[in-house]
Amino acid sequence: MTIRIGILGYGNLGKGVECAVKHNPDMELAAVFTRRDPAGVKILTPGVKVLPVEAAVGMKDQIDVMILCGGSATDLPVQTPGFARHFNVVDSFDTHANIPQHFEAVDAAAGESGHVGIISVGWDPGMFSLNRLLAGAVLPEGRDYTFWGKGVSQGHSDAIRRIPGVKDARQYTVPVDSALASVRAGENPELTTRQKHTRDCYVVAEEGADLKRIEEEIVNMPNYFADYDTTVHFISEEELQRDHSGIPHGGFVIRSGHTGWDSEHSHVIEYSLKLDSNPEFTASVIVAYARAAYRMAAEGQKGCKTVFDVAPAYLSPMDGAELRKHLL
Ligand SMILES: NC(=O)C1=CN([C@@H]2O[C@H](COP(=O)(O)OP(=O)(O)OC[C@H]3O[C@@H](n4cnc5c(N)ncnc54)[C@H](OP(=O)(O)O)[C@@H]3O)[C@@H](O)[C@H]2O)C=CC1
Ligand SMILES: N[C@@H](C[C@H]1CC(C(=O)O)=NO1)C(=O)O
Repeated sequence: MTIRIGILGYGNLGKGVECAVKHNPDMELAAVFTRRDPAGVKILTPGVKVLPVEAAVGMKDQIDVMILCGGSATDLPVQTPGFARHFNVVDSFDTHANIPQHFEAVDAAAGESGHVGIISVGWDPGMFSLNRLLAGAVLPEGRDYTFWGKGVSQGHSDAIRRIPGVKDARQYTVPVDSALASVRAGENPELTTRQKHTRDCYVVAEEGADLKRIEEEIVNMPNYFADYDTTVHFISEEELQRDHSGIPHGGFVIRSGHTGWDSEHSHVIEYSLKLDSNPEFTASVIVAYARAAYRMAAEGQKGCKTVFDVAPAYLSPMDGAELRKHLL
């Protein structure tokens, strides 16, 4: 059975999903939907239509899973619950503080419509979340740390682009060397958010925009920048394209813990990612969870799920018998 995928929102992540579908033989791209004029949105998959977002519901019988590729700052809080009323959906919602309320909104919509909505899929939240859960369950007596970068956070870059007067932006997340060194030395330090990372923003402003206002909106932005030491550089469009065109990223989750009657034995669990393309990797994770959403819905499941609720077997294109050959 071929899983028919819809893409809603065609930015970095939407382009990544288009590419990821191509790498999954059990899937096909049914359509791409955009809020912009479709004539101005060029995709790479021959024979697939780009349609206005208003046309999506009319195609609900032709799409098994709609993948929502909008921005977490302002798009997904509206789009994911809205489209969960009509489709099985997957999103990458990553405004960490607001995930519980996003879950509730999607659960109400998907539960009522009988669809599956898997939210906050990607690498953080997503793969890193799973690894923090597993490490914490296995080593209850311990402490874990998450470090990102140096790399381009799509969520933070998107949040800056939503500020009036901003034409384009890239945000680099930079781990603080001394914090990294202390964790790696096994010192188990207590670190605040501000002590772990700094944020470096490169912004192309619209002609005549109030740069001071833009800088203040960035550095004071709750959930994204307010808890970090943040630097803002205003540059030209040419400089951005020349010096900041890539979207690499990565990071790691590390947990050190103890076992033994006197906690005499130490253990370290580490999971790391090195990503040439943050959007393409994130899209690859999302597409695997689209397979899970399709299968879970086919079993009659409904409502909102996170990566914690999805058994790993749902992600694989292999069936149970084939999968069991790969336990080792
Ligand atoms: N969980 C995780 O690990 C990760 C999560 N993410 C999340 O993915 C979200 C999307 O990131 P990303 O794809 O980089 O964001 P983009 O800014 O590239 O795209 C967001 C939306 O903006 C619109 N858009 C795109 N390009 C343009 C343009 N040139 N002019 C006007 N509108 C445009 C598109 O909607 P439309 O086509 O309708 O106009 C698109 O869906 C992030 O906000 C982040 O939260 C990202 C990486 C990892
Ligand atoms: N959600 C992030 C993925 C990781 C990277 C990150 C950060 O640099 O702050 N936090 O989580 C993204 O949008 O790229």
